[in-house]
Amino acid sequence: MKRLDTTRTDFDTEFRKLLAERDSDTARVDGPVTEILAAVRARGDEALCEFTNRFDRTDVTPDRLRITPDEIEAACAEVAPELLDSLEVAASRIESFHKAQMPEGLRYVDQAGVTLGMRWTALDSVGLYVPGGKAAYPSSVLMNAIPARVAGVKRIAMCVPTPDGALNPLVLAAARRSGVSEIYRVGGAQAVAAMAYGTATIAPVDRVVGPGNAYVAEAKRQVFGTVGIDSIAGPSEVVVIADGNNDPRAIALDLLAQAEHDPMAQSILITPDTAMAEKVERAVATELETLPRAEIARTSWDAHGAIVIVRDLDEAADLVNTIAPEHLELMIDNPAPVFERVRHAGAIFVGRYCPEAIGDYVGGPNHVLPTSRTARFSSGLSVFDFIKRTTFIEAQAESLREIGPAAVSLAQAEGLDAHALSVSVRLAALDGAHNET
Ligand SMILES: NC(=O)c1ccc[n+]([C@@H]2O[C@H](COP(=O)([O-])OP(=O)(O)OC[C@H]3O[C@@H](n4cnc5c(N)ncnc54)[C@H](O)[C@@H]3O)[C@@H](O)[C@H]2O)c1
Ligand SMILES: N[C@H](CO)Cc1c[nH]c[nH+]1
Ligand SMILES: [Zn+2]
Repeated sequence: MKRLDTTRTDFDTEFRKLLAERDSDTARVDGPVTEILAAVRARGDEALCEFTNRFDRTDVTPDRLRITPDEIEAACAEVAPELLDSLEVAASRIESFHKAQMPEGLRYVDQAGVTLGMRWTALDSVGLYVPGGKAAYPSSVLMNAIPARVAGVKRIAMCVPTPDGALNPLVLAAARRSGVSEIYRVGGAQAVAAMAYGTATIAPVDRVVGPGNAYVAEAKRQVFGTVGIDSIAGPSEVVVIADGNNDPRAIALDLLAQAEHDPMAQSILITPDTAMAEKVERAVATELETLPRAEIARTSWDAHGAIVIVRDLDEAADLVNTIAPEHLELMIDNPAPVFERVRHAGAIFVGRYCPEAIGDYVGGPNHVLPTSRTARFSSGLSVFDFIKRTTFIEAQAESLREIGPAAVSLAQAEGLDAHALSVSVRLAALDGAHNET
């Protein structure tokens, strides 16, 4: 963990180093990912099974890639009813929020009498990546699948790794709750390749979405163009802005909640209060004594964690805009001014009673969010990842007469004669018809 202080002369260098070191760690996997993608593209199911068996310690053959309806039913029957109730709380809140996002189309007639519009249509097919290497993520099934369903996508395929061959019952229950039944027991870059390029067993999709580790994130980056993707939702991150009025243990746990996801996760505390910084640092050390996933969390905290002392909260907000973190927590007395000043963050959690974990499960907004500073230009998963726009123009004779001549001039200026003529022949026909009457 790095201790930084904005009043020190070496702050800028150290701060840049903090971000760059982590970026280079996550980028290191590009070579292996390229090889995996090429192998699956060339050899289909055979390569898909080879990588799956190597990385997930399984014994999968092409005929067993797809999880059967019986396996889904049997797994769902194992889930405790109270857990199904919690799943339902999460699912219905996620569903309501995403239904509220669905946009209206656009249609109006302008002053030239031209009808202009834009309509939304759902994608035909999407591939959902649900992570599952170091932990199972039933919540990510809901976050991926519910927006796709709400948007009206017809075919939803899902890939999830099954380390050591173990199916996670709650993952399958979440899939059933979301209406997803085409599920494959594969993960990592090879799963992304299969969904993007297709294999004999897995038909290709139009867009691959969902979070995952550095291999999954890099694979999505590399298949972009062959298919659409959502954002680069890689190893988790949080920035917590905290003042002196917090329970240091609560803040420490917020930092460790992201650190426990992945050794490549990043947790940063920004505070103007030196005493709070010291208390949180001690609390992190104490919690790491007992957390079951301490090994992962400690690696993440030691390698990528930081505590930054700032002069004031304006400076904290400006640092957040440089980091553009996946998650931002505002654990401060008066969050409104910082909330307004922050422009780059995947999701913001406002107030001491709104820890990030609420957003992971039951808040309603999506927890599949951009990482590695891509929140500067991209957003979390939403219904907009499953629909697309088509614009339309409808013009009758009088409208063509009004706006057509300008098109003819511009086409001639571009040296595109067929363009110009396609308009002018119609204008001439209209003139002819007009002269005849
Ligand atoms: N940004 C978000 O919105 C968001 C949301 C949820 C989870 N996450 C992140 O998802 C990730 C889940 O990671 P995970 O590892 O538990 O599951 P995962 O499913 O993302 O990755 C597991 C797969 O990684 C591949 N893999 C592992 N080691 C490999 C190697 N050496 N070479 C090639 N491939 C290898 C394997 O194929 C394995 O099946 C975490 O980083 C977590 O922070 C992000
Ligand atoms: N914090 C993760 C997003 O980075 C999402 C998640 C799922 N389960 C728990 N957490
Ligand atoms: Zn989380």
